[in-house]
Formats: sequence, structure tokens, C-alpha cells
Amino acid sequence: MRPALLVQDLTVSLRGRALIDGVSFALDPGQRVALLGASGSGKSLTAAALLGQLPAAMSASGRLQINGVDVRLSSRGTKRDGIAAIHQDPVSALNPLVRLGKQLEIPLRHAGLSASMARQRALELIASVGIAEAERTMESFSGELSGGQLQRLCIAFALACRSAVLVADEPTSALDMVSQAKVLDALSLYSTSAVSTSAYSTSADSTAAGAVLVITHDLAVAAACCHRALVLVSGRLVEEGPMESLVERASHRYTQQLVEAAHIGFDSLPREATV
Ligand SMILES: Nc1ncnc2c1ncn2[C@@H]1O[C@H](COP(=O)(O)OP(=O)(O)OP(=O)(O)O)[C@@H](O)[C@H]1O
Repeated sequence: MRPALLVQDLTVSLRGRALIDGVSFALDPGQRVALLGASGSGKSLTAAALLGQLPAAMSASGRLQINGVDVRLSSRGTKRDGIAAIHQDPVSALNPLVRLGKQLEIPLRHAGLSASMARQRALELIASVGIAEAERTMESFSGELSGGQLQRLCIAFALACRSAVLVADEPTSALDMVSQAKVLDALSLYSTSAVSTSAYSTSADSTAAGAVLVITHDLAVAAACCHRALVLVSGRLVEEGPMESLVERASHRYTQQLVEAAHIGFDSLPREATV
């Protein structure tokens, strides 16, 4: 199976100092993978490198492939095809002056849907990420929704764009537990939805599922929604593996500390994350 995301030997440097040092990993379609690490370990810079959003003073090298297409790591500024992101603060991703339904319909119209089909699909997407009253949400502005609802709406946007990869950077850290669970459910939905072609075609490839990279320092969040985890320490990948073996048999001291701090055991993992 072709990976949705392939990262080889990613290095991000600032004035000759490597902030990210030789990081390699891959995400298969349908996989949810956590990128864990302490504050300052390089999680956000890794995300920025994947999205082409590194500060101008930094340089990136290595290989990046999104949905089978090589992407120049040095390119930045424009949105990269096949990859979308949601951030801790969803408000900044949305236009506060345009009704949410109109914003959601834009990528759908771009994909070739008629106005009425785009509206219908937008309603379906809003409902699919667990937001009740889809009709009313379509007519709302971003300031009228809660943080958790906006976060799920951003996931609906990523679904509308049919990005093969969704990078979720601390998607739940500003939310209460109930909203957190709903956002994690929406991320699961993303990775089981067919997303990875840009056109609404019927080709075999259009059935590939989305892959999600969840950036977090919270092991409980990672365990609740991810199949695998990658652990970053000081810009280097020190450990990776299936979620349950990481929790049960962490080998790096930082991962062991995370497990001890989270006090979670294998039994608390959802069934889906253990396959
Ligand atoms: N704009 C910048 N200029 C200089 N150094 C930076 C810049 N952004 C990040 N760094 C450095 O790069 C390293 C990795 O930072 P990064 O923001 O990726 O960490 P993080 O794991 O996302 O942390 P957090 O969980 O606190 O967001 C840190 O040492 C940080 O000081």
C-alpha cells in the first residue's frame, strides 16, 4: 500500500543548528499516528515543515512525499496539495465575516460539485462530525460556535478538501473532556473516510482513507485515538511503535515518564487502537 505520508531524514536547521534532526516516518491510509514529545521537542516545527509553514530563517532538508507525490521541503507559503491542518485555535482558520456554510461550500464547488450538491454535501459533512442542527450551523458565523464545534467544523473542512493527510496540532488541549471526545471521534471519522483524491471521481484510488498525524504531549489523548505513536526528544525520533506496546513496554526514559504520568494501562486502550 502506498503511504499517505512519507517523511525521510527530515532535518530543520536554524543558523546551522539542527532543531529537527533526521526524522523519518510514514503514515498509511486510514492510520492515526500520534507525535508525542515534551514542550520544545520539535512537534510543531515538524508539522510546520510538512505544511510548508516554517519561519523564513529556517531551512529544511530530507524527503517528503504526500499521497505518492514528492514535495519540495524548501517550498513554503502556498497551501500544499493533499495535506490539511487543524490547530489548537480553530478561530484563526476561519473567516469571521463569512457564513460557515459558504466557507465549507468553496472547496466542494472547486471539486466540481454544483451549488445544490455542494450545499447538500456541506450539510452532510457538518452532521458527520457530530454537530447538531447542521442547517443552523450553515447560516452561523464562527463567533457563534463553541471551540469544540469549531474544531470539528475544521475537520469537516479537511474532509471537504479531501486531503490525504490531516495534521492535528494539539487539537483538544483547549477543550473540556466531552468536547475532547467529540473531536477525537471526528478524527476517527476522518481516517475512515475516503479522502485521498482531489476530484470526486469513481476511480479505485478515491476509496483510500485519510491519515491523521495527531500532535500532542498528552498520552491519554494519543491512546484514545491513535494506532501508533512516534516520540520526539530534542528534535530526534527516539521511539515508535503500536500504541499498546509503547504504553506497556516503553524503552526510552521520556516515554516511560509519560506513561507513569498518565497512569494508563493496556486495559484502558480502546479496542480499535489495539489492532
Ligand atoms: N521561530 C523560532 N525561532 C527560533 N527557535 C525556534 C522557533 N520555533 C521553535 N524554535 C525552537 O525549536 C525547538 C522546537 O520547537 P517546537 O515549537 O517545534 O516545539 P514543540 O514540541 O512544538 O513544543 P510545544 O509543545 O511547547 O509547542 C525549540 O527548541 C524551540 O525553541
